[in-house]
Amino acid sequence: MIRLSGIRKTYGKVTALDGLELDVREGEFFCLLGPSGAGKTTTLKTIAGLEIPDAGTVELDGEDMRGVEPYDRGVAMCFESYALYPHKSAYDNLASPLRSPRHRLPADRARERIGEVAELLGISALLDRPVGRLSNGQRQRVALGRVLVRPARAFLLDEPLSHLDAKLRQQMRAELKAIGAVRRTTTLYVTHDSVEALALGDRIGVIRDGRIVQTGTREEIWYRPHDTEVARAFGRPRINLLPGAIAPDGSFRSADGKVELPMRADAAPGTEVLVGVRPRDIELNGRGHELTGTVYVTEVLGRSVEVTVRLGEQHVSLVAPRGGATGLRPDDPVRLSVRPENLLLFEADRPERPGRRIDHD
Ligand SMILES: Nc1ncnc2c1ncn2[C@@H]1O[C@H](COP(=O)(O)OP(=O)(O)OP(=O)(O)O)[C@@H](O)[C@H]1O
Repeated sequence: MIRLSGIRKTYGKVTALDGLELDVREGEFFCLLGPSGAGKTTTLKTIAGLEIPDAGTVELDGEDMRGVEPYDRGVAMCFESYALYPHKSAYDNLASPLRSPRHRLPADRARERIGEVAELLGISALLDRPVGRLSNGQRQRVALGRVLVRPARAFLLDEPLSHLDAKLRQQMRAELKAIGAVRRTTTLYVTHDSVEALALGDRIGVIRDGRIVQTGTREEIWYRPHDTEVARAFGRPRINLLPGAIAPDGSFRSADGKVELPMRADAAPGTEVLVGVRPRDIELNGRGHELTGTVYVTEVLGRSVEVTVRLGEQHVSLVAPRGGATGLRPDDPVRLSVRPENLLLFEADRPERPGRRIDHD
């Protein structure tokens, strides 16, 4: 269990963490997702004891870590910029954590454990090679192996798959998840890739400007995003956000008056809002609210097609199965439909903060 409360950390004038609150449950695989500079690495370093916060507390398994040295915290951390011994073999790099007095294992147990981890990471055939002669992706796997090889109270992983190509990333994602499931060690996994967070996280924490904006399961984050920025962070193509206002009867009316969506918004008439709908939730000629527009552009994405449609002055994109969208040409009239349960409503974005989600029926 990892608990951070009210963590503040500044570097000169830069506030890296600004009252961060985080709870990672025992045995959980928790993904911390955020853009560059949001404070992800600083969060991990604070847990590991490599940075001392200006304020706030770090607890591991209910124990306050104030004054506890990194080595005594029992967490294993893998940095994005990994420190390996380039002249030593991959095997020796994996074995070195097991030679430290704290984690020393009998030689045959160590060999067994290294074998297991190497197999999981697909590096068994590389164990005799010096790390300096491995590819970036192979080195990254050795670095990850060094973390996983020793028993720890928690694993802290900082973008551990960032140097791998797309195919290997996908394969390793599945393996990492299997490792978590098998070993049940609390894991805090940092990434700026929302696909990775959705694929791996039992829960996801979205971090921005040194604070956690939202914590939830992938369903909670996807269906009830806290604000427009969280909604934009998940899903490609991105969520459509149409500007408009709440009409006197609580329905949505777009700014150009061309789109009306019946709903009962939990907001005063006249409130400026954005209505959100994900491209995969818009159908061509389906059931639900109907919208008419004209085709702007189409782009084939493998087995599906992304169709961008002009609706009044706005564009919306939708993803349709290839069969249903072949033959569409620019300027063709199209009828779209959206199910009311797939509509999200947000306050309009403001310069000081992204629009928050508003409930509606
Ligand atoms: N040692 C340091 N000295 C000065 N500023 C720092 C230091 N470490 C981090 N910062 C600043 O603190 C903020 C948060 O940095 P952090 O590395 O935690 O972000 P991040 O979310 O991990 O980003 P990235 O994905 O780019 O690694 C940034 O503005 C960064 O420039």
